[in-house]
Order: sequence, then structure tokens, then C-alpha cells
Amino acid sequence: MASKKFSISCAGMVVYVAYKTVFKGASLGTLGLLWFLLLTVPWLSRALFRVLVYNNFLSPYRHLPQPSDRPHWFFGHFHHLHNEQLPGNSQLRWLEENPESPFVRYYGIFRRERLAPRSHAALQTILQTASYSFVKPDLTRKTLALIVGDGLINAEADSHRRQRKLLMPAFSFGHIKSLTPVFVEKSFALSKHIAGILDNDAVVSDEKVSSPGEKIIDLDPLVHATTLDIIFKAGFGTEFNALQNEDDKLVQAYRNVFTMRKITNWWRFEMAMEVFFGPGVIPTKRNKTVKASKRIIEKFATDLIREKQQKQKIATTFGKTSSTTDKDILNILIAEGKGALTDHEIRNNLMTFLAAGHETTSSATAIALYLLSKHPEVQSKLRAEIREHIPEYASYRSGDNNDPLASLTYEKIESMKYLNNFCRESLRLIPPVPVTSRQAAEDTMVDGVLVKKGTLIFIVIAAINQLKSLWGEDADKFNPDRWNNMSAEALSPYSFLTFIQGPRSCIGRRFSEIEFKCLLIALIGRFEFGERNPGEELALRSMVTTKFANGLSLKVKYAE
Ligand code: HEM
Repeated sequence: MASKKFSISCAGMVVYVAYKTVFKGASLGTLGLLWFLLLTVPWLSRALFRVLVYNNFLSPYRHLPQPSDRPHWFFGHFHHLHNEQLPGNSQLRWLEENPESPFVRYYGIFRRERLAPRSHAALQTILQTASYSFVKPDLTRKTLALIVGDGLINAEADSHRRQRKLLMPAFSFGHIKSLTPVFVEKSFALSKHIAGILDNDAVVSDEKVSSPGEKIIDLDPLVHATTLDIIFKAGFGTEFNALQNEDDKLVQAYRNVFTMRKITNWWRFEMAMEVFFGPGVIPTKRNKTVKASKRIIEKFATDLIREKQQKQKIATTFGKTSSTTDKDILNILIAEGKGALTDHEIRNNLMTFLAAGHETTSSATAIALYLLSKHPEVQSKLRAEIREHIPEYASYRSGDNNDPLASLTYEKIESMKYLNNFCRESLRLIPPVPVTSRQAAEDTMVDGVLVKKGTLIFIVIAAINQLKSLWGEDADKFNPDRWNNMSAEALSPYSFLTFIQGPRSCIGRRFSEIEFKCLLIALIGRFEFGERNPGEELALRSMVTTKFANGLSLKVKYAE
């Protein structure tokens, strides 16, 4: 970036000198064009050099297989990646075309090479054995910093090891288990909310498609608000009530940040400019919205930290501590002592956990409901299992004061085998984070290929999760029962990459798994979800996480 800033300033100086000498009296438009040409011509020449010479004759990866889809001269394979029904579909096709190769080579914007690993050996080296030799690329790090803060997810090497070690107690098995009542309480609040909509005669949805007792409800914002409430209470020991307050500024800020825009040529051009200038630099409408949202999130994080520090001070003064809240993420972040985090790290990690802690599980739950609406037989089987374990929940209505889920324990949840299979299958087939990227920080040998420093690697989680060589001929089918009878290939930790593997795997995996199950128990145990238009494929897009492009409107009614 420093060199980019340097080029921009140099181009500015050249234009200034030209204005004072050769172009005396030239209009601002002419000078702007001159500045733009000075900046872009070298880049375009480099792109041209890559297309005509480097990629074909000089690249150390020129012998690796490439996709059968032809790359665009400027955008490379970028336009394939954003024209698909499911994120990762194109890369899946490319990996399937080349079953023997550890990598497939394809191109991004400006025809920059990218390697997508396919073999378990390659994935193991990148994610596990040499994981610290593969860092987050500059563009990914800056995009993440804009959206989820510059915390653990962006840290590298020793800084990452230190922060991860410090935060681990908040994600220990015992602590996550102790959070079950919070997951249950908030999941029940969501079911109460939906029951309230169904019981309210004044709330009428699309009459044309509704049958009596059934309503069309966009579940996406409701699930999103609930997972936000969960991370607040379970992660930071604070009530937020986003479900009751959907118009809250923070709720809207996250919605604005994570919503994927329509894919147009203008969007593609903006993306190319982001690669050139860096994310968030050009004052586009989208960047202005993201920055305004980030300011709201930052202010919120600062206030929350201050409030918590004050509470902690009072508790220490009166000698009070609580074993559960001691381990909550925020308490650990602000704890003083050896290895303590700096103020910058505290605020950025709070933002990281706020975003990563709710957006992913929200996406997982919305996807699961969508799959269930398409597979009513799976939905019935799941409901039968839930009701077998919690019979009193079957007759729950919104006016009931008793909480029929109050008896739900961690052990009971974990004893639901079909639920477990269903969750894994849903997370496999449409992973909430479809792709992640790395850049080689040093030359490293990976499954027989010398990966040179600077090489961009794209780990396409959504594609690996669906490879036929690992998951069988029906890899693209939704089948929760597959988890009862797994092949040796599918059992490898490098076949199911939804939370990736290794030192940088998802620290919140256990947190989200139990949260996800509680949400499904509360929803499927009581309601039936059907497709709004039978057979309709809803468009999914990915902006870090996988989201429904136009919400998730499903038919909802009380289940018999
Ligand atoms: C279904 C839910 C979730 C999915 C699919 C998911 C997926 C992932 C993936 C793929 C990564 C690796 C990113 C990379 O290095 O490129 C990751 C990292 C991370 N996740 Fe999750 N996540 C989920 C839930 C959560 C929750 C609930 C939390 C927090 C409470 C969380 C916090 C984090 C953090 C902090 C990292 C960075 C870890 C590190 O670099 O050491 N995630 N997650």
C-alpha cells in the first residue's frame, strides 16, 4: 500500500509540474485524466504483460491445470465467480475437472494468478503444518478490518498466538456448555416472536399464497437480530434486544455492511478499482455506507468497553466475581496483567467477535431453514426427534407464559442424533463462509509444488465440501443420513472445511454449533416452514458470509 500511495503522490506531482509548465491553463478535467492515465497505464501494461507473456511463458505455475472456462482479458475468472447460483460453484467445477492436481490455477482481476488447493496434502500444509507461512492477503485483511475490525482474525504469527491463547478460556468446552441457558432463552424468544406474528390477525402477509393460519415471513432479519442478541448476552454479558428493536442503528449498520449488492458492470469496475486503490479508498456510495456503519459499530464497541470496565471496577471494589461472566469474551479482552491486550486490540477484537459471532450463525440458520423448506421429509423427521425429547413444546402458543424449553440441557441437545447430522450436512452443503484466502509469506513446498512468496491462495471451502472424490457421487445432494456412514475420505479433517482446520480454525466453532442447534430446536419443534413458491431457487451471494440476495421469505405455520 505504501508503494501505491507513493505512486499516487508521484503521479500527482508530475501532473502539478506539467500544469505549471507544459499544460498551463488546462482544465481540471484534463489534469484529472492525465493523473488517471499516469496511474493506470503502468498497471494496465503490467496486466497486458501478464496476459501475453508472464502467465504463459514465465510463471512457475504455468504447468498447473487451468479451468476450462475462458478467462476475461482484464477480469480473469472474476466474472465467473459472481455469476453463480451458489458461491463456490465455479471453483468446484474447476477442481472436479482436475482430480489429479494438488492445485488449480485461475485468474483474478488484472489477470493475477490464484491457486486453489484441492489435495488433502496441500490443504494440510497451508492450514496446519505451515499455517503461519500463509498470511491473510493485504486486500482481505483491509476488507476484514473495514467490516469486522482488526482483531484476532487479522493477526499474524506471534501476535496471533498470544491473542488466541488469551481468548481460549472463553471458548473452552466447560464455558460454552455453561452458556446453553442463554442460547435456549434467546432461541425461545425468537419462537415467541414468530408465534406472535402468526397469532396476530392484524399482521397479514401475501394473501395470494397464504392458506389459513399460514403467513409469509421474511425470517432473515429475525434470525439475524436473534444471533446478535445471543452474542451480546453470551459473549459480552449484556442485553441488547435487537429482536424487539429491528430499526436499531447497530442492527442496520451490520445489515448495510454484510448485504451483497447487485452484480452489475459498474460493481465489477468498482471491485477492480478496489484492487488497485485498496478497499474503502474510493468514495463510492457503498464505501461511504460501510464507513458510516463502521463508525457506529466503533462507537458502540467503545461505549460497551467503558461500561464493562466500570462494572468490573465496582465488582472488584466490593470483592464480587462471577464464575460465568469472568470468562465472557469481553471480560477476557479487558483483563489486565501479563500479556494483556492494548486498547486498540481490545476494541478491534470486540468488533471482530461482535461481527464473526453473530453474522456466521445467522447465515447458517437461514440456510438451514431454506434447505428444510425444500426437504419437508427431513423437516418432519427432525421435528419428530425434537418432540420426542421435549414433548411439552408441541402445544406451545404465543400467549403461554411457561417456557417449555426451560428444561432443555446441553446433554439433551447433544443426544439428538438426527439434529446433529442435519446441522453438519447443512453446514457442509452451503457453508456460511464459502471461501477464504491466504498469501505465501515465504517460499514453501506444498504437495510437490514450490509455492513462491507472494502467491495468492484461495481455499474454496464450498468446493472442497462438495468434491465427489471425497463425498461420493451424491456430493451435491442434501442428505443428513450420509453422516451415519462416512467413507475414510470424507472423515478426513480436510474434507469438511466449514470452520477450516489448524491454528487459525474458527475459535467460535463450539459456540456456534450449540447455538445453531438451540435455534433449530426452537424453530422446527414448533413451526412448519414451506417454500413461498414451490421449486424456486433463492439467489445466494457472498460478501464474506453467504446471504440471501433478497431475504428469506418462507411460508410459516404452527406444525401439527
Ligand atoms: C456457523 C458459524 C461459523 C462459521 C461457519 C465460521 C467460520 C469460520 C472460518 C471459516 C474461519 C476461518 C477464517 C480464516 O482464517 O480465513 C473462522 C475464524 C474465526 N471465527 Fe468463526 N465461524 C462461525 C462462528 C463463529 C462464532 C460464533 C464466533 C465467535 C463467537 C467466531 C469467531 C471467529 C474468529 C474470532 C475467527 C478467527 C480465528 C483465528 O484466526 O484464530 N466464529 N470462522
